[in-house]
Amino acid sequence: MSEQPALPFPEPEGGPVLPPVAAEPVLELRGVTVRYGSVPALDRVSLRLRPGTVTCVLGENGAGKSTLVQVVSGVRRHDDGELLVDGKAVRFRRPRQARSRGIATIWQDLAVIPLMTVWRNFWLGDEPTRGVWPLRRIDLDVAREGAARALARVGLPDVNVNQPAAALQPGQRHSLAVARAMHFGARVLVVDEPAAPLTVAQHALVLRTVVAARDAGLGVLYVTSMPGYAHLVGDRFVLLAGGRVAADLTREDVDVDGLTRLMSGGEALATLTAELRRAT
Ligand SMILES: Nc1ncnc2c1ncn2[C@@H]1O[C@H](COP(=O)(O)OP(=O)(O)OP(=O)(O)O)[C@@H](O)[C@H]1O
Repeated sequence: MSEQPALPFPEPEGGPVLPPVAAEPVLELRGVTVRYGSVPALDRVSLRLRPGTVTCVLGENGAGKSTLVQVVSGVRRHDDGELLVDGKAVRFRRPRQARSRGIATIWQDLAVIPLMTVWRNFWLGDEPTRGVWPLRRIDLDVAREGAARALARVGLPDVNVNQPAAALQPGQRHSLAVARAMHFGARVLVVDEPAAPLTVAQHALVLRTVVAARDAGLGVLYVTSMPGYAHLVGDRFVLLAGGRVAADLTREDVDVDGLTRLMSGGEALATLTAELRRAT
């Protein structure tokens, strides 16, 4: 893993616990193609995601980012190529299959149950209990403390877990979803950046969760159209344009200005790459 830059916020509580970076990818795409009719939305896309690292997937509107998220999270099956989890080829038929392999996706339009408290939204039916049936009941103290601790772990230490989830800002809802995914054992975190404009403070919350997940040893796929934010947390940058990988770069290869320039010229770069492929 490359050296991380200074972040515009403090590290998560307790400081980073950097795991040894495993050599084997937890998630890999090999030549994945998805077609809508005859038009490929993803065209032979390959990438590798190792535990404890952040790969940012960047691209303009229509580049294929959402389709990529759908494939790795089991919403859509790929037509060609291979999707591998822990080195084994998988073909998810439904999102539950992806979740059971440890792939947690935080969707753009993520939902909470607004009138339920934050802590109940955290546990959602898996609350810790005490006593034995028929006197078994939710252990309120453990449930509240557990939710608060998990939220602090992703960089949200001061949230009142007894308030209704409706009171949470979009960035805080994102933190809640990531805290939940990490608590319940996710190994890959797929962050589909919210489409709604976020304030800098809200964006900082999203970036904190990315860093917290990375430091806990998850492989993070951070899908965004904002190179500035991506460069703050990414180890690797995969630029999609017209469904193809137009560039696959490490932090050593590109600075934030270069990444921004590449994004604006991504379509032209993809066309050029395709021409070169044809010519060889
Ligand atoms: N259901 C669909 N039917 C037909 N074409 C589709 C469908 N969904 C996406 N596409 C096309 O596939 C391509 C990739 O779309 P995709 O939504 O994955 O891109 P994106 O990078 O996520 O864009 P955005 O940021 O606007 O969501 C686009 O050309 C899009 O028009």
